[in-house]
Amino acid sequence: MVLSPVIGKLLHKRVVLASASPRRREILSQAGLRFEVVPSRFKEKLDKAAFPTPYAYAIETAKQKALEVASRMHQKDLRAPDVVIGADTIVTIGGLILEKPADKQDAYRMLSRLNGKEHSVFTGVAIIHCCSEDGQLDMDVCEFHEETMVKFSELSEDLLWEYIDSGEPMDKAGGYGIQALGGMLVECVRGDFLNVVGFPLNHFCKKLVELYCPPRREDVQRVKHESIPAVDTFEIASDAAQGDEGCGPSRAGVDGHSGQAPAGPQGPDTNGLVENPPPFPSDLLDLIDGFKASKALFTACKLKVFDVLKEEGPLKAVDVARKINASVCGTGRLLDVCVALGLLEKTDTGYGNTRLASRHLASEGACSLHGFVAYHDEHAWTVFTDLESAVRQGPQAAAGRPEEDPSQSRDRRLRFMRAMHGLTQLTARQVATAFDLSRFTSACDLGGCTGALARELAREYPRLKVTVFDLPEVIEHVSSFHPEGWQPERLHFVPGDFFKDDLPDAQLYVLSRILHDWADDRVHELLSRVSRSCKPGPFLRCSGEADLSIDCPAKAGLQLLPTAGLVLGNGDLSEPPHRRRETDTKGTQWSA
Ligand SMILES: O=c1[nH]cc([C@@H]2O[C@H](COP(=O)(O)OP(=O)(O)OP(=O)(O)O)[C@@H](O)[C@H]2O)c(=O)[nH]1
Repeated sequence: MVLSPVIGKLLHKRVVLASASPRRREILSQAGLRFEVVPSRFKEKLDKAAFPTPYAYAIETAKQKALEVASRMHQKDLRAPDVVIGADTIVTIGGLILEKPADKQDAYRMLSRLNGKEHSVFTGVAIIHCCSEDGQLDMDVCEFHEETMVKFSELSEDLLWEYIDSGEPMDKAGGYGIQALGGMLVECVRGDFLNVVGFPLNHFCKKLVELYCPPRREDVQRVKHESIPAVDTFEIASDAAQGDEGCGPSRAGVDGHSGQAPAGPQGPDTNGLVENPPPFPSDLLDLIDGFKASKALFTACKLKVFDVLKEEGPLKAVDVARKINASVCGTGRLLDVCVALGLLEKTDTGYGNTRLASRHLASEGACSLHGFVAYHDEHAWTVFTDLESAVRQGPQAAAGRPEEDPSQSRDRRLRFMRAMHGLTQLTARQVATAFDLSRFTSACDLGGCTGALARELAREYPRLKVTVFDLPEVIEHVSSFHPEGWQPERLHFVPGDFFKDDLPDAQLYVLSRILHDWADDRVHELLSRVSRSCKPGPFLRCSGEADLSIDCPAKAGLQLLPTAGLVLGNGDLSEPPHRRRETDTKGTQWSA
């Protein structure tokens, strides 16, 4: 989840976290921010005595950390990121600043000082907006700090040493980690907990509001005076503007916005009041740009970037380029886009897959969606390019109708099978367990492709025999999707065309991702055939043929849940209450 419009404002920017702290990284990624991690090489050795307050020291250190990364990246790539975030956490007690302990004795000194007392934890944060033009780097710094009070219990020497021996204190400010074992030392906390852990997320989000979401016109209360210039006073979601360091109102924000509402295109209005521009349409811009993200993902998949990195990552762009046989510059850019999309991670050692990418975007593996991605790239992309003619001429005339696709050619068919197999492997268990089908003994998966759903049904219901019914040219390739010698129990494949051939007998028919692809008259025809073939189930409620009108609820259900399977049976499908279930006039139950 992304807390739009706050964190979402940074989604299309190249954001870098200039920190080696795993805690900061976790806090920010859990908030939905997409960023690269480039740890700062700035040596934390500023003269503490030179600062008027402890937090001024933390802010300056945070700033120096971020500036070092921004200028290093600019020198290296001649392309600085858009935003660099630096942070520094310190503990203060009795006028002393405590940072990370140098060794166990140092940790002991720190923890003994904190024992039984209340102390302050400050995190200074710097958000740097970079802009490189003609080889010059311009940086605009926004900085703030947050304070949290933490009180330690009275702790015994033994406990302190036990804690120190756990090793936890060594990379933590003040020598403890409140989020882990160190939490046992703490009696109470006043203020932002995450600030103690290393990053004041709440204050950070308020800062983003201030920077990226200028107040709307209706939030601005105008004050007019005869003799002095008009003044805009406003309250925005953030109350953080008060008393903060850095972010002056005239400071330029990103997207050409200033932190304060700038004059509108018309300039001052006739009353001398400054016109606010309309809200920045960032969600709309995201929609306009969305196709680029899909295409970048498709391209990285096609070039096997995720396979290469799964096997050999982390790798530098130049090595990935060699392995995928592409240009270094193009590969570097594609990799950076994948980082921004949350598919890759970038560290000092190079690019690596995120867990998501290794699981779903590499071509091998039980959860791979590689085939599904390829199908979208090669087929759906083209079909959607033709959306305008589909709208003009009606969907029946559009390209990509099931009659033409995917069985036109062997390659296309295999591609389609790979796509469906990947997706079904991922969803089969949920579909199979969405209803309690344990009372049934026979089922037929119409258009069941490689049998991925049928296999799960047979596995889940030990009394159920499942028949997969699909075109002969599909059945012919099924074995290539399963391990050699695969002979599942209670599962068999029958070749045939569900519009022409007799349907296998069953108490239950499964139509998964079928109906949505056909015109109403064809759906009517197919459901009528199913209704005629359907054997009485164990809890027979109806006799005779269902009245399969075009607006049968089953079809409506599928339109609502296009990826779900449709199960038709003349018996009692006792599904969980939240599932859709409707009964037609003759008692046949339609559940999607
Ligand atoms: O309760 C906790 N208190 C503090 C921490 C962690 O302590 C460090 C603070 O060190 P610093 O701000 O200098 O950051 P570094 O880890 O050195 O990384 P940089 O590369 O950003 O300098 C920080 O990691 C906190 O998360 C804690 O975990 N719990």
